[in-house]
Amino acid sequence: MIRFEKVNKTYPGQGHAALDNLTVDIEKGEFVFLVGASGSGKSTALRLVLRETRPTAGRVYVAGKEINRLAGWKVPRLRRQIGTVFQDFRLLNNKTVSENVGFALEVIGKPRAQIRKVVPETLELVGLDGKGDRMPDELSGGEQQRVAIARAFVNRPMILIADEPTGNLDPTTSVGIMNLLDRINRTGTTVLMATHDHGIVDQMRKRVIELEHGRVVRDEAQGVYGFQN
Ligand SMILES: Nc1ncnc2c1ncn2[C@@H]1O[C@H](COP(=O)(O)OP(=O)(O)OP(=O)(O)O)[C@@H](O)[C@H]1O
Repeated sequence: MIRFEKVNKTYPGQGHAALDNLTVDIEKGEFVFLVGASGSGKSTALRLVLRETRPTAGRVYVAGKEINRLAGWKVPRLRRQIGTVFQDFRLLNNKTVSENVGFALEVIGKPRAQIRKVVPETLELVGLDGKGDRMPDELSGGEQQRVAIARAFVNRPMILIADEPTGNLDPTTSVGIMNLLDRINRTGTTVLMATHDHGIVDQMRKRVIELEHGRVVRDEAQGVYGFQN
């Protein structure tokens, strides 16, 4: 589903590579944690999958396509197939919960009737039944992250990318969010999550890929966080 093949990424003006000869294969339906100290290249790897940045050398494949070679006009279609969740939620604060989730469908031209059906279904799935008319600032951090996950998943993407999704949440709330990501993963969505959260990684026992200076130093099937930072 996602393949990095001998990827090097060196940002302009940087003396060292952010990613250095990275080769990783992620199968459809896997749940993968990307760990490593600050600056080890996790976000760069995620941004390459979204084609928000491009490799200096090597290839990145998503669903069999080498995305560096995709025509520019096909990039939005690629991104529609990849849901994204971030530490800081990134909700539209002047829109209701339902509007935030529905907006993702509106911009890709889904019919209104379908949006009216799918949005409440997705809110129920993420545990926000009945909260569609609230504004984001009327919700707790954990609930706001659920809205962001609903928005990322409403289109049933093949991949979900999460960059520190529990970074702003307390441990108990984080467990709830992880249970939700696990549930989404069980529907067949491939999940790739960068994190500094020891507790979560140790508890989930999923595949763990550790980066150090842009290189893979560990790739374990049911790994733990495993290093101090
Ligand atoms: N836009 C950019 N321009 C120049 N250098 C960058 C840019 N983005 C990242 N870098 C550099 O690339 C390296 C990897 O950064 P990256 O953000 O991928 O690490 P990370 O593991 O996600 O870190 P963190 O855990 O702090 O988010 C770092 O040395 C960083 O300074």
